[in-house]
Amino acid sequence: MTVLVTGGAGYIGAHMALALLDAGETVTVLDNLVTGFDWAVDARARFVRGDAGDSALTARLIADHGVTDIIHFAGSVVVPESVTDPLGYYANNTAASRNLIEAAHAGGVKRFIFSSTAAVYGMAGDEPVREDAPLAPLSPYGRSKLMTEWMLADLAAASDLKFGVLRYFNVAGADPQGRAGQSTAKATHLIKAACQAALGVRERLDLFGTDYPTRDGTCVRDYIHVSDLVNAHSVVLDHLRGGADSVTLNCGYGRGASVREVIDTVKAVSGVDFEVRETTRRPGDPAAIVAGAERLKSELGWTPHHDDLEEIVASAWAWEQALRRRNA
Ligand SMILES: NC(=O)c1ccc[n+]([C@@H]2O[C@H](COP(=O)([O-])OP(=O)(O)OC[C@H]3O[C@@H](n4cnc5c(N)ncnc54)[C@H](O)[C@@H]3O)[C@@H](O)[C@H]2O)c1
Ligand SMILES: O=c1ccn([C@@H]2O[C@H](COP(=O)(O)OP(=O)(O)O[C@H]3O[C@H](CO)[C@H](O)[C@H](O)[C@H]3O)[C@@H](O)[C@H]2O)c(=O)[nH]1
Repeated sequence: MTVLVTGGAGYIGAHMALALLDAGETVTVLDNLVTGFDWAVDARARFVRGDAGDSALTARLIADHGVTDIIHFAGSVVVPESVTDPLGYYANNTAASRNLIEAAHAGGVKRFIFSSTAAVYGMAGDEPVREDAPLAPLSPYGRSKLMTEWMLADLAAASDLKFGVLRYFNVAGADPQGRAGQSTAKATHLIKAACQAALGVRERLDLFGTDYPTRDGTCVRDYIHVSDLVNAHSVVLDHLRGGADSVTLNCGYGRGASVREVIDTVKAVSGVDFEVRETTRRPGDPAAIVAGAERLKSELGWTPHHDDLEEIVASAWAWEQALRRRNA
């Protein structure tokens, strides 16, 4: 039994590969290194450099490596970029996924876990968003992911493939043992950007919008520690291996932090009072989005272990410092 982890040289995929290897699984990582790094792939995994949308390659891998399960992280992840390059996002997130799903089906793969996103929901209200909320993505990124959700659901209805669709909220933090973290040079994510500002890697942090209808005027997000997120995948994999039905689940903690709260936490953890420039809203940002995350806990028994903003930030800060030493 081999688990194929696509995008396993990237931020979340590298953490997933570590968790699977730690649990004694056999892992093959497939990544084309557009945003990932070969050094991020643990030596215990088999690494194949290539494209997840390359049907001939994935068919060969599935057969030769005895792939029984696929966890599909490979994709393009920057929401504003999807607005300027929609076809690129439909190619890499939708068309490439279609090819991979087809190869999985043809190759007899039994389980397919897919990285989806809170962006499938669009504008949320004040309440936590449950999985049965209306799906109305605001960006090509969200739509490119939602179409892949639909492909999986349609194929599962017509075959014995089981899927786990996990809709991530805001993923942050790094491996508590310091073995992995977010390494993308031009990352746009708040916690990473704030850590870079604290370290002097970027001049300052821009705060996008202070006039939102939230408790302090800045956007509220549900930040989930990458290790808890990865554990959710392991729980879903066990669930599907046990013969249970396909699932679509939110991954978050069910409570939010504002941008100001995050900035204050990064300043407190790092001890650096970096410059924050308050600027206009970033197009497409919902004021608040928090996961209704009960199903993952109550139906699958997932228990978060790092549900603490300070711990998330501290692990991200430790990784950012290690990254600077690596790049020095
Ligand atoms: N980071 C978040 O907050 C977040 C939130 C919601 C969903 N997601 C989803 O999680 C997944 C992983 O995101 P991440 O933050 O680790 O991003 P990342 O950019 O660090 O990782 C993506 C990896 O996939 C690889 N890749 C991209 N296209 C590929 C292709 N066609 N073939 C093979 N490899 C390819 C990249 O080289 C990279 O290593 C993505 O699908 C993303 O949409 C992330
Ligand atoms: O330098 C920055 C970066 C971010 N922000 C703010 O911080 C909040 C969080 O922004 P991120 O870019 O960290 O995260 P998003 O909420 O935009 O995006 C997250 O949710 C999206 C779906 O809504 C996608 O799934 C995406 O991959 C995921 O990181 C937003 O209000 C944003 O405006 C800043 O003020 N300054």
